[in-house]
Amino acid sequence: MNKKSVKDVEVRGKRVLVRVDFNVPLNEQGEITNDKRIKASLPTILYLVREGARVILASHLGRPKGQVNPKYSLAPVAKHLSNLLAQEVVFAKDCIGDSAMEPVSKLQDGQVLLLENVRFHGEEEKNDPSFARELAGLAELFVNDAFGTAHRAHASTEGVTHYIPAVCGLLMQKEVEFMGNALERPERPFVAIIGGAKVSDKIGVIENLLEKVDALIIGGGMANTFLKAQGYNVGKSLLEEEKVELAKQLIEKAKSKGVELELPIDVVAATAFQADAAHRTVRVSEIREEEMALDIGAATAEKFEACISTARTVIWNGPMGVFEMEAFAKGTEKVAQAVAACGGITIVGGGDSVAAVEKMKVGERMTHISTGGGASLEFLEGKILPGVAALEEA
Ligand SMILES: Nc1ncnc2c1ncn2[C@@H]1O[C@H](COP(=O)(O)OP(=O)(O)O)[C@@H](O)[C@H]1O
Ligand SMILES: O=C(OP(=O)(O)O)[C@H](O)COP(=O)(O)O
Repeated sequence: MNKKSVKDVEVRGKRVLVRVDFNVPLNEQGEITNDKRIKASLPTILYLVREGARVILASHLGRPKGQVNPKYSLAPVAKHLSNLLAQEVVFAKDCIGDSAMEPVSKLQDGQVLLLENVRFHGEEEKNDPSFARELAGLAELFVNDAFGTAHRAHASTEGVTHYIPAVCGLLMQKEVEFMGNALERPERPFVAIIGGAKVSDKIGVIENLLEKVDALIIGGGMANTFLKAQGYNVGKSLLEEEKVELAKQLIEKAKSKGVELELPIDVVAATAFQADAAHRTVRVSEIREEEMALDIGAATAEKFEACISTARTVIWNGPMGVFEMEAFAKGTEKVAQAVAACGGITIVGGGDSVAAVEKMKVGERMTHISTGGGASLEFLEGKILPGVAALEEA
């Protein structure tokens, strides 16, 4: 990546505003149920602490729509981070004004402070310049480490870069390098696996990937629209009727580009969208009117596994079936195992795909698991992420 990183600038004794993505899931009691995103930001925070910077962390949590809402307070995150760092994390009750300025002015070299949720101010998502200037006014340097929010042009991701020097953090650098290298300089064969529920969500991704990959595997609910485009009856399966024409065009595009397009040849068909629904594995030509395809079948999984086993680079986004239900999790499980075993560079993005990989306990065997769902999709679509674009060139 040709952006300056936190390691390219002097940070000792400086107040450094670090945008992190601490948008973590909380339960009813306000406890953090998955701290992966917090842990992923530790390399940058620890680097700054060790280098003697005064670290001011900013993040959003949830979508409080510009209102102060205790449900979305970052206070529990400050406590958790303090445990992870084994040092005090000062919590500021607001991200601007005296409640922020005062504790920031007291920070010593190597100390860490977390500002309250930036989305408690409507100006954040509007990328309001005076709000951005106030935030920037807290610090002398800006570090963006929030890959998960890099697709948003908000005050704390883009606006602040107009007022103080702005560089990328170590997580941001890692995310962009892994995915950028895979897309631009892949070791071949390069195989992309796209699944999940909706074609419409991932059209841009498929179109962009068809320009780059050697093989494209399509599974999950979105495969039904392609099966329909191939002339099969998909019964009551999830289908985007208005995208069937587009699916036909994508099948043609794959042909003309010489990309091997792998679609299901059999599916697990059920009579209801339920964990205990009666189900059977059938060829795609045999799906009955009253059935819905909820997973890829064993023959398809085998075909997908064979394709994945040859890959030197794999990008995976979206599960192969309704993996949340045991009866329809096998396809995703087999694909996860095949990706983990392929021996190439393997990159997983997307909230549900990451959840699936964790559920299958193969996360450790992947080269890179992205912390961004929406951000990684936009990256794979070939879009410029505003939070990255705004950072200084190296
Ligand atoms: N055949 C299917 N029919 C209906 N839903 C499906 C099917 N296959 C997968 N899904 C659902 O797709 C959802 C994930 O889709 P998506 O949000 O696109 O993935 P990701 O978060 O990885 O990008 C899961 O909740 C899964 O149950
Ligand atoms: O969790 C996030 O996105 P993701 O669920 O797409 O990974 C990011 O923190 C961005 O949050 P937003 O989609 O409310 O802007």
